[in-house]
Amino acid sequence: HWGYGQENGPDVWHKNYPVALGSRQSPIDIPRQVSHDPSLGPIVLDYDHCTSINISNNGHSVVVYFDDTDDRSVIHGGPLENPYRLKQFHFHWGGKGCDGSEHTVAGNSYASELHLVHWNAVKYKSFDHAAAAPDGLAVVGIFLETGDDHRWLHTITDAMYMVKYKGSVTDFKGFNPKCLLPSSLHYWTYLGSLTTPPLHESVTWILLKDPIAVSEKQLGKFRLLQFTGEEEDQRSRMENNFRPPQPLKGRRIRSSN
Ligand SMILES: NS(=O)(=O)c1ccc(O)c(NC(=O)NCCCCO)c1
Ligand SMILES: [Zn+2]
Repeated sequence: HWGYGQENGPDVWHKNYPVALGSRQSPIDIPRQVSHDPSLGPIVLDYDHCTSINISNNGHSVVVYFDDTDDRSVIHGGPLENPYRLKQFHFHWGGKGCDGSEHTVAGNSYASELHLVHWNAVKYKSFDHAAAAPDGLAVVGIFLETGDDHRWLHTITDAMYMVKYKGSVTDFKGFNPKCLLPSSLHYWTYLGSLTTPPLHESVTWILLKDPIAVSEKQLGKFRLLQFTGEEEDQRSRMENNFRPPQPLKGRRIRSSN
């Protein structure tokens, strides 16, 4: 099965997922100079009535799922032609003292990257259908840099003790990811893919320019998670679960104001 190790990591994913060598793969490096598109409006995150359900360890990351049976929490505006429903959010991070973001900015990595995953329920009847369509998903990427404690992240890191092993899940109600947003919603946007297998080229990426600060202590709690299940004998700390930047292949990256 795919993973982030020497034998099953990003460099060999193309063997089972040939789209890994495709023309709109993610993540990418964001160059210093990006074309500014004045026609790009602000991104709007309507999360006031969002309903978080649970938090789980899927063997690749820690994921918080939301009730997406109606339009109670959606993102719209910016490059999007429809509203997209919030389905889940998850993180990618590095090892102790090492950066672990997926996208990079002028060659620089951040400590971690948060992905807020949304799907186009106007055009597609399920997340899985949307995930296979070129305009099916919209993922908001937020960079995490080490600094002060993040005031609200402890609710997530405290719950991680309950989902240490792959396949574990526990209730996680009443969490609104709006508390994880940086002060500015200025963004870069481009057409890309899922950054893990199946690597579907179905994502409109919206990367917020400003990072949020989290403490090294809080990040350390992410690394208490395990890639492996409780019953597996070889223990493996969940860290460095990021794909490196992929070729741009002529794609245009646009910047909001
Ligand atoms: N990193 S991402 O581009 O935001 C991203 C957003 C939504 C996704 O669904 C995936 N990938 C995924 O679900 N892969 C199935 C195996 C995991 C559970 O075993 C990646
Ligand atoms: Zn992700």
